Amino acid sequence: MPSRHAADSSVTQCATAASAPPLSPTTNDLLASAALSTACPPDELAWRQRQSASLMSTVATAVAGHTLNLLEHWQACLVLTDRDGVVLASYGHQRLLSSDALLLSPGARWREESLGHNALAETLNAPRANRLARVALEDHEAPLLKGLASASAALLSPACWQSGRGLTPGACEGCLGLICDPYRVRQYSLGMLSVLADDIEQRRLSEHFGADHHLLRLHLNTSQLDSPSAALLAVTPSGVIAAASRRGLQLLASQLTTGPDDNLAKGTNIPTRDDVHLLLGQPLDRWQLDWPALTGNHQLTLADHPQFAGYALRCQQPVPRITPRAPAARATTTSPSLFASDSTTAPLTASLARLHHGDPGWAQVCALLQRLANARLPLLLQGETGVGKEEVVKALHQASSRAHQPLVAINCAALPTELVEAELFGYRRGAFTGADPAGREGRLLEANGGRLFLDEIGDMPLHVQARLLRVLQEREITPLGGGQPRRVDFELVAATHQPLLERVREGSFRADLYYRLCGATITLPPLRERQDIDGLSRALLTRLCAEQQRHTPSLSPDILRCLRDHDWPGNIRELENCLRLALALCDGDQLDAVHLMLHPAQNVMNFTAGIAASPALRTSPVTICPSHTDPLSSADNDSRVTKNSLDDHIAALHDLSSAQELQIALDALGGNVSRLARTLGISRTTLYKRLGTHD
Ligand SMILES: Nc1ncnc2c1ncn2[C@@H]1O[C@H](COP(=O)(O)OP(=O)(O)OP(=O)(O)O)[C@@H](O)[C@H]1O
Repeated sequence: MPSRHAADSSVTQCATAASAPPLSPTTNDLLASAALSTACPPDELAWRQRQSASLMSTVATAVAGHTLNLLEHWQACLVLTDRDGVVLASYGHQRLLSSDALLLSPGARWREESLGHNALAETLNAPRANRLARVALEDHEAPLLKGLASASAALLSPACWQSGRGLTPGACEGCLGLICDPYRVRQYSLGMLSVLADDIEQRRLSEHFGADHHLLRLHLNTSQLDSPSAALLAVTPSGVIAAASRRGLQLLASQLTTGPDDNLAKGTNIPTRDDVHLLLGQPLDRWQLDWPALTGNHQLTLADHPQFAGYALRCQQPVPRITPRAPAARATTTSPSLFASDSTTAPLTASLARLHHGDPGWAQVCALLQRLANARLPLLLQGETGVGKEEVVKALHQASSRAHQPLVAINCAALPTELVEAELFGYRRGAFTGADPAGREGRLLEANGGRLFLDEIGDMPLHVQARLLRVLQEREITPLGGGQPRRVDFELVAATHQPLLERVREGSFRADLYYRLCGATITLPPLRERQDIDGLSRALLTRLCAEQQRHTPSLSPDILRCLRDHDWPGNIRELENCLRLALALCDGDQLDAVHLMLHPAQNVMNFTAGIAASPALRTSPVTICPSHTDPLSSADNDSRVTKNSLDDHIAALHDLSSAQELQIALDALGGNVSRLARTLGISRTTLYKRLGTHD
């Protein structure tokens, strides 16, 4: 039977070496092969990660920053499992992650039947009784865990009460496990996990209730009101306690004059279901807290209160959640928790305001970017090609305090593989044959003091990922060929159109780098899901006409309807090209539907599939010509632009070998480099080279 930790009755110190039966080699072998054979198959893992997506997002936000630094310093690794003990995500020290990848990677199972005795299994068996657990190195049964200690903390969802629905007791949502060298970490591991679990549980409560409840924080120390050790209560507008964090429940229980038993009143345990009935769904005046007086105050000290004397109290009004627009078939995945803020009211700086044309989803993105502009948090932008990731980075940079420092953009897909390290990290003279004799500073160093934008990060080769990770961890760059490391300080934004988490699962993108990059992840909505196509088109048109120094024509209702109806596989880039072409075809004061040459995505696919299928066409000359049908003279054109197929506008295929013609083909595909590369059967890098763009 586990013995109780002295400082906290909910802490479990597991059996010692003396009491643990020695394992025979056969048992060890069995456990090792069990760990191998029971790892979750990819489909099941993807399903589990979807089920726990919101928990994963909260944990990733809580872990980013200080905890990651601590893990690196301790050379420890943190895993998040679901309630069945399957690892959903891991964070932390690279050495552990690579050498013990089997156990620490998403999909590994930590229940006792898979991995033998360990702290996570201990907690998951009885999450309330063993909220915190620790297992010493000698007590691990799995050979893969020999030499390492494990510690764990249960993540409990808040118990809550809802009018008409009664009480939902808090359930175990998952478990945090710390795997470490016991001589480095020792007693700190449980303290760190306990604080982190409190922090995550508080965040979960705020996410669930902050939109329509008042959030009340209580602490004896005013400066700790925002810390994980504060008691947090969610209160309905009429003053009834709807939910409480673990510490909140303990505080309520300890100050209740009648009710829960002595054990609970001491505030040492997690209240049982029966106890929680006495605490939640109760009006605050049961604790002699005058609700109307509290709501009018932002923060106060309860100096003479009979039960909470000396407590500081802060009351936060409900903050309506900015819910991303109803997801269409291809929904965006921006974490709702990131939007659960008062970002709606923050005024936008000019650079961000310029990107906003009236779409509610985009308004949320801008508001969030405004908040994060100076948050010193690595940002990961996800979104289809052409949705405006690069534009967003430029606007973010201008909105930040580093606006006058360099913004260095690197397209990871366009770097030649053999030169990528030299390009990024620089080299000393004579580092390799053909190098500049004077040596060269890398692009990363150019970003010093400013912001580094790594576009198409999903295309970064694995060996470069390892090197980049080291730079991000140590904030030092050592050029190829050796030499003095140089310190660097830059803000980091990465972007990709690829589902990066899937790449992590496949093993082609490093999990540790992924978590370094995604301090916050923002998914930009595709154009077809935006409601501001009219405003965006007008803004693009104004810009194009200014560039061409010509009068800006108006947009007829017909053309606007067509623009709204189109699917926009190439997103804003495609819209821009389409308007550019319409302008070229229009001499009057109004752009009309007849000036459009839109192509349904299906036809573009057909065209490109045709090229791919025909080896002759890959090598024979290709020219993309204007349509046979002059849109200006077509009397029966009914303005339904989707009738036009790309084939109508491509008279002959000649040669895709010249950069100019490749560019035309690329424009016809809405700038979708991946699709054109796939079509031609060449890599993106080769395509970029042939296009003549190396950055
Ligand atoms: N909000 C906006 N307002 C006006 N133009 C925009 C906006 N966002 C993007 N654009 C234009 O759309 C085009 C594509 O934008 P951008 O290059 O930022 O997309 P991207 O998502 O980075 O594409 P890729 O993934 O292919 O690199 C650019 O020409 C840009 O000027």
